Parts: sequence; C-alpha cells; structure tokens
Amino acid sequence: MDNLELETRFADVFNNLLQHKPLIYHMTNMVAISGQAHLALAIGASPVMSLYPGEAAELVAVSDSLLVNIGTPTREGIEAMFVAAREARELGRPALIDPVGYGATNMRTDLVERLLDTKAFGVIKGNGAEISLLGGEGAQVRGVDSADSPRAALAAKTVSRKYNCIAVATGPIDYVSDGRDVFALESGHEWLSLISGSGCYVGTIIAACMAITEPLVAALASLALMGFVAEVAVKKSYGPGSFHCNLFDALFACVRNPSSIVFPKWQILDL
Ligand SMILES: Nc1ncnc2c1ncn2[C@@H]1O[C@H](COP(=O)(O)OP(=O)(O)O)[C@@H](O)[C@H]1O
Ligand SMILES: Cc1ncsc1CCOP(=O)(O)O
Ligand SMILES: [Mg+2]
Repeated sequence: MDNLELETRFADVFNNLLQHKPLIYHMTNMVAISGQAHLALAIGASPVMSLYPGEAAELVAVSDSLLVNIGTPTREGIEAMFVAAREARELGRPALIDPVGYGATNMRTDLVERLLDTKAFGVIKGNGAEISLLGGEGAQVRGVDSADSPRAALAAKTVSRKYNCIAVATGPIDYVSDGRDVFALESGHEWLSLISGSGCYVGTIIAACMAITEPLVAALASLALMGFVAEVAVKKSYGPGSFHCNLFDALFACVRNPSSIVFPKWQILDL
C-alpha cells in the first residue's frame, strides 16, 4: 500500500469511528486513565475503564476492543488483566497491550511476558526503549520513559515476528512492523514527551481503530493522526498545558473532518 492508498483507508477509519462509536475497554494506569477516557470520547469512541476481576470477562464480551496498559500495576488489576486477555482471545476481540516500563523492574518484565503468553494481543505498542528491550536490543529506560533506543526499528520487526502481532515503537520517529516490513514516521512535536500519558493516548486511538480495521492500518492511521494533530496544536500553544488542551481539540476536529488532515508520510525501511 502506498501513502495515497493508506490515506484513503485512514479517512474511512475515522469516518467509521464516528458512525460506530466502538466501546473500548481500558485496563489502564492511574496517571492517564481520565485523559484516555476523554480522548476516546473526543475521537468518537466510548470508553469504559475497570480493573476489577469480577467483571472483566463480561466487559470484554460487550466491548469492541480491549486495551491493557500495565503502567500502575496492582494485585487485583493484574488478576483482571489475565481474565480479560483470556476472554479476548477466546472471543476473538481485538486487543492491544502497552508494556509500560518493560525492563524498568523485573516485576514489569515478567508481567508483560506472562500477558503476552496468553496470545491475546494483535498489537504491542510501547515506547522505543520498551520495544527495543522486548526485542532483545539495547536501550535505556528511566522509569516509564525511553532514554535511548537506537535500534527500535529492528526491534519492532523482531517483536512482531516473535509474538505474531503488529509491533509499534514510538518516539521522535515511530516504527510499526508487521514482521515483514518496517514502517517509519517522523512527525509530531517534542512537547508530546512533556505530557505524561501521550504514549497511553496513542494506545487509546489504536485500540479504537482496531475495532474498525485491521491492526496494521489501525496503528499507521493512529500515529499519523497523532503526528499531524501535535503539529497543529503546538502552533496554538504556550507550553505543555495549553498544548494538552489543543491536542484534544485538534483530535476532535480532525476525526470529524478527515479531509482537513495532512497526513505525514510513512516510509518503508529496508531492514
Ligand atoms: N521528540 C519527539 N518528537 C515528536 N514526537 C514525539 C517525540 N517524542 C515522542 N513523540 C510522540 O509522542 C507519542 C508518545 O511517544 P513516547 O513518548 O515514545 O511514548 P511514551 O509516552 O509511552 O514514553 C508518540 O505519538 C510519539 O510519536
Ligand atoms: C508516569 C507514569 N508512571 C506510571 S504509568 C505513567 C504514565 C505513563 O504514560 P506514558 O507511557 O504515556 O508516558
Ligand atoms: Mg508509554
């Protein structure tokens, strides 16, 4: 698919989001949770957030996609994530995992690997360091932030092959791999890294798009959208606070008028 074909697909995805209002079951962290709920609504999806094991299977059954983000783990939340992951696999629900802080502690590394063992996830979306470490490449993490990840592109391909899913590594350049190709996108703005939760927000957009389209297109569309809206938002902003607000407003406006989006171009890397 060339960029022109992709952009037509992206516009269709956003139009369908508004029409179908998919319900996205978020099992996410206490930092980004309310932002993710607001963002889901802004792009035309419906959010439901819960980390309670006793309703996890039922919520998967009524939702259109599942997002599992391990950012602030708790004993009960982890139990609920396994219930939901197994149910999503059983029912064939689209599911995304955000391995926040993979490699930062042994507990997170072990948890992510056990969740991936459920084989529930069609997309693994992390920052460059998380995906690099999952792919066996060197990287530096500082808590939940990526400090350096020079081999994220290659790692995305490795992760995609190893876990038989779409792998997304975010950063100044985003990489997406389906195990065959590695797509690269340079867009957005460095202020995205000054908003705690910007990676989580990307997860929400991808999970919403996964309810509409195949995981590869969902990932490519979401990152291109985020890159474009960040560039629009920064021009109206004075710092991270107004940028955060303007980002949400730009997302709201763009999904309602996809022809106004100037999609940044994806490159296919020769790896
Ligand atoms: N320096 C940067 N320039 C442009 N976009 C960036 C930059 N850093 C991060 N982003 C974007 O911010 C979003 C979150 O990515 P990232 O900061 O890697 O994730 P996380 O918040 O999970 O650590 C992605 O859309 C990514 O493209
Ligand atoms: C700061 C922080 N600590 C635990 S989860 C979290 C939010 C991480 O959000 P993101 O991965 O989008 O930067
Ligand atoms: Mg993250």
